[in-house]
Amino acid sequence: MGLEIEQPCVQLSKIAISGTHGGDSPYFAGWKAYDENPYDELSNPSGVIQMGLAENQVKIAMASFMEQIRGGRAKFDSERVVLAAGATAANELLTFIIANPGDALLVPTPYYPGFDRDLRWRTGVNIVPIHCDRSNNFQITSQALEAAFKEAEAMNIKVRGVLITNPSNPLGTTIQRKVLEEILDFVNSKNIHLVSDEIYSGSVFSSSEFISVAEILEARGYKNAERVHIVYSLSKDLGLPGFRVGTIYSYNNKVVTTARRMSSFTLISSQTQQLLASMLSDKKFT
Ligand SMILES: C[S@@+](CC[C@H](N)C(=O)[O-])C[C@H]1O[C@@H](n2cnc3c(N)ncnc32)[C@H](O)[C@@H]1O
Repeated sequence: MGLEIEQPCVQLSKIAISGTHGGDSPYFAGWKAYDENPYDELSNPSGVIQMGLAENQVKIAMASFMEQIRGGRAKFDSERVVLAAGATAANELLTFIIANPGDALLVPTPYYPGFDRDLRWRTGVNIVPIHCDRSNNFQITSQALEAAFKEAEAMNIKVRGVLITNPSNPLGTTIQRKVLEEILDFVNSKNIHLVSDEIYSGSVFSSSEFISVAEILEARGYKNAERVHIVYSLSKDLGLPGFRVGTIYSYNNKVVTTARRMSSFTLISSQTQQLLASMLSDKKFT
């Protein structure tokens, strides 16, 4: 990967670490040959050409678009971009990777009601709410995080992560820097994951109104970044829900590999990828 990040110890699900994907079977020989020796016009002209994918161009264009909508304040490495058919698929895929059936994710209230399906239904994972209220404009507090964690523990449920939506759906508010710092400190102290659903990151009046967790990680020199994953999609910011283009951006190498393998079930067609690569590279359009 272009962006090297220390990978210490946050746990992944049984699916993520199981060997049953069959990556060593001859079926994957072609993919393996490409992964080990990818063609590059200048640096590796005798490498293997992957004829089935326009994916690399889209990943590069997506990483650059994600930087652009954050006002250039955070860097994105295209090798950490995994494409999936929309944010719905991306959120479910990540849940499969970080939690086992019966485990929980802590989610601040009020949240997008679709999460009750996306995060729970097929994964068997629970949502334990982090109760937020209007007295402080629904900001997430350390006390509310701790209380949700304790509530899960009291029910004998293992907490695997916190999932925030920033900017928030349904509130339309953004999370303050200080609060993001507290959430990061919380997930570090519990050794759990943080999923930041930033599907509305480009739908703010000015890019300075929104602070991405990516900016905080960069400021922290990517310490403990391996537990953080960003979900993004073009459905809202570019008004392209029917294109089914979502992405997982993970700072965890194993999550990137597993998500890429799992994304076979929710791929974006090559034709859509081709079109997107040219749309996103057109600076007048974006
Ligand atoms: C038609 S709905 C959901 C579409 C979804 N693909 C489905 O199959 O159910 C679209 C609305 O869901 C919400 N939504 C979808 N994905 C979201 C996400 N990842 N985070 C927050 N809100 C989301 C937004 O309110 C959006 O306007």
